[in-house]
Parts: sequence; structure tokens; C-alpha cells
Amino acid sequence: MQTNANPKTAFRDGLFEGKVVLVSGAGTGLGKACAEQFARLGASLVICARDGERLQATARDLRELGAKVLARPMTIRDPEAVQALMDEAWREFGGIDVLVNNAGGQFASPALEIKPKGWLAVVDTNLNGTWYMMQAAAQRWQKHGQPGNIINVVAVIWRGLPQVAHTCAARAGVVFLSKSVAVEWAEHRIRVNCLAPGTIQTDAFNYYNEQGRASFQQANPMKHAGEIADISEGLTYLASDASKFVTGEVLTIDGGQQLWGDPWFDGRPTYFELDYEVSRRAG
Ligand SMILES: CCCCC/C=C/C(=O)SCCNC(=O)CCNC(=O)[C@H](O)C(C)(C)COP(=O)(O)OP(=O)(O)OC[C@H]1O[C@@H](n2cnc3c(N)ncnc32)[C@H](O)[C@@H]1OP(=O)(O)O
Ligand SMILES: NC(=O)C1=CN([C@@H]2O[C@H](COP(=O)(O)OP(=O)(O)OC[C@H]3O[C@@H](n4cnc5c(N)ncnc54)[C@H](OP(=O)(O)O)[C@@H]3O)[C@@H](O)[C@H]2O)C=CC1
Repeated sequence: MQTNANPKTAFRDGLFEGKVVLVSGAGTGLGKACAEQFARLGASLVICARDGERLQATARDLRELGAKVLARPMTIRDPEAVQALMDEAWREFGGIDVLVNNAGGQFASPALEIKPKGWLAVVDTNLNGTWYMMQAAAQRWQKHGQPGNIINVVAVIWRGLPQVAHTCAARAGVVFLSKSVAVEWAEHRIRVNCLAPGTIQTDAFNYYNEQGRASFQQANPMKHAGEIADISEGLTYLASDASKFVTGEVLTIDGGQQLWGDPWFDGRPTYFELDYEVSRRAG
């Protein structure tokens, strides 16, 4: 079987034996790889995404790795569908131990041109959808007196994200929502953290044009994109007891992008070419 699972993981076999991990957006990319990592380490999986075919393909791969799997096509933008998914997870597995909110995305656009429907689609997915999942899980953990662990996949927002202002706003919302409930929910033994990937080579790069994709390869001082395993290892750390004293934190895995780098999802506009670059090109 060809999978994204990382056979070189630093984590020990059986680490997640008896644990249940819910991963949203597990039909592709980072979500699929992270679900495979948890399966490899012994977890049972609940997975969701909109596209049922890709989701079932992931479910098959996870079962080949020995995991029990509940796979549900749904959108995290529908709070009732989220409630139904959580109810099913509790019915099937008696609960979940870890919630990985990985589902998300955006489209590149100058902020001046984003239409209300596009703005709402991105904010509804990345902020509202993530919140519905967080609250639905936390309500059940509280009701059953179970501890919980939430990891929200966000982005490197600290210097803004030009050409994807909608996602930057939504992810910033998730970061500070997470910090807020990390405090509120500590008394229920629920940890809440975020993981901010830099540019990580996945098929999703193909949603962006050639210039955008090229900029993702030079978006940090290491001057290359990260690998999926860089993220699945970080997620595993946050999901495990190795991070049991960590809550309200953002783990940034970005090759230094938050400090230096010039990523442009739609290519760098001429205005941002620096004078010395223009004169060098002119000879
Ligand atoms: C610096 C760090 C770099 C990191 C590099 C990579 C980062 C990543 O995050 S890669 C992973 C990303 N994956 C995706 O982004 C997935 C692809 N995106 C989407 O699925 C959509 O953008 C979505 C998140 C908005 C999906 O929502 P959905 O409701 O399915 O959206 P619709 O297609 O129905 O469109 C609704 C509305 O949105 C506007 N719109 C959508 N796409 C575009 C576009 N390409 N350009 C401009 N506007 C777009 C538009 O207004 C749509 O309405 P209509 O006009 O009626 O179609
Ligand atoms: N790759 C990168 O460089 C970076 C990625 N990220 C974020 O990491 C996450 C994973 O990215 P990546 O794997 O590269 O991208 P993908 O586009 O491959 O993954 C996003 C997943 O989310 C699912 N999804 C989207 N909307 C919904 C929804 N409304 N309900 C349920 N599932 C949904 C998609 O499946 P479906 O369409 O079937 O619903 C898809 O499987 C995303 O949130 C992304 O924005 C952040 C920074 C950098």
C-alpha cells in the first residue's frame, strides 16, 4: 500500500493504543497523513471531509494499517452535521481523546476583489466550522467527565497573509479563540493548542498559480517547503502526553517563515519588487 504515513516517526509503536483521534479533512494532504500516523501508532480514527470517495480511500488505507475507522462525509460548516458526527463517535467508540481540526482552505485573491460569498465561505469553513467542532467535542467531554485535547491547524499569521486576507482573519480568530477556551476549559481537563504550518508541500499547492507555488518554495530562510512528516510529527507531539503541560500555545513549524520570507499566494505584485532587484535585472 502506498501511504503518506511516516515510517521514520520519532514516536514509539503503540503510543496511541486504546485512543481515538478525530481528524477533519482527512481525505487528502496533511489530514490524511496525520490520520495514517495515528493509525500506525495504534489509534482508532474518526475521519470526515466533504468528498466521500477520497474519504473512503483514506478509510481503506487506515484499516490496512490495522485501525478501526469511522468515516463520515459531511461539512464542518453545518453545526447539525457536526453534532451528528460527534454523537456517532461517542456511540461507536465511547468518545474521542483527541480532536484535530485540520479541515480548511482558501483561494488567492486581492482583498479588494473578495466578494461577500467568498469571504463568508472562507470564514465559515476556517473559523465557524472549527468552532462548531471544538464546542461539540468539549460539551461531550464535560458531560461525560472525560479529559480532552484539541489541536487546530492554522497558518503563520503573525505578519499578515496578503492575497488571502480572509483566511488570515479566520485563522487569527482560531488562534485567539483557542487561547480563550484553553483557560476556560482547563478545569475540565481539556487542552487546546494550535499548530501553524509554514508552506508544506502537498497537492493543495496546485490550487495556486505557478508564481504562487514558486513563492511557497522560498517562503522562509531555509528556502524550501516543508514535508508532510514535519507536520505529522508536530501534531503527534501535541496529541500525546509528551505535551501534557502545554495549552493555549501555537506550535509553529515553518522553517523560520514567521521571521523572514516573502510568500505571495498569487505571485508577488510589481509594486513589491525592490529597487535593487529591478536595477540588477536591468544590468
Ligand atoms: C504563507 C503560507 C502559504 C501556505 C500555502 C498553502 C496553504 C494552504 O492552505 S494549502 C491548502 C489549501 N486547500 C485549499 O485551499 C482548498 C481549496 N479551497 C477551497 O476549497 C475554497 O477556497 C473554499 C475554502 C472557499 C471552499 O468553499 P466552497 O463553499 O466550496 O466554495 P465555492 O467553491 O462554492 O465558492 C464560494 C465563493 O467563494 C469565492 N471563490 C471560491 N474560489 C474562488 C477563486 N478561486 N477565486 C475567487 N473567488 C473564489 C466565490 O465568490 C465563490 O462564489 P461564486 O462566485 O458563486 O462561485
Ligand atoms: N499545505 C500548506 O502549506 C498549509 C496548509 N495549511 C492548512 O492545513 C490544512 C490542510 O492542508 P492541506 O492538506 O495542504 O490541504 P488540502 O486542501 O489537501 O486539505 C484540506 C482538507 O479539508 C477538507 N475540507 C475543506 N473544507 C471542508 C469542510 N467544509 N468540511 C469538511 N472538510 C473540509 C478538504 O476535503 P473536502 O474537499 O473533501 O471537504 C481537504 O481534505 C488546511 O486547513 C490548510 O489550509 C496551513 C498552512 C500551510
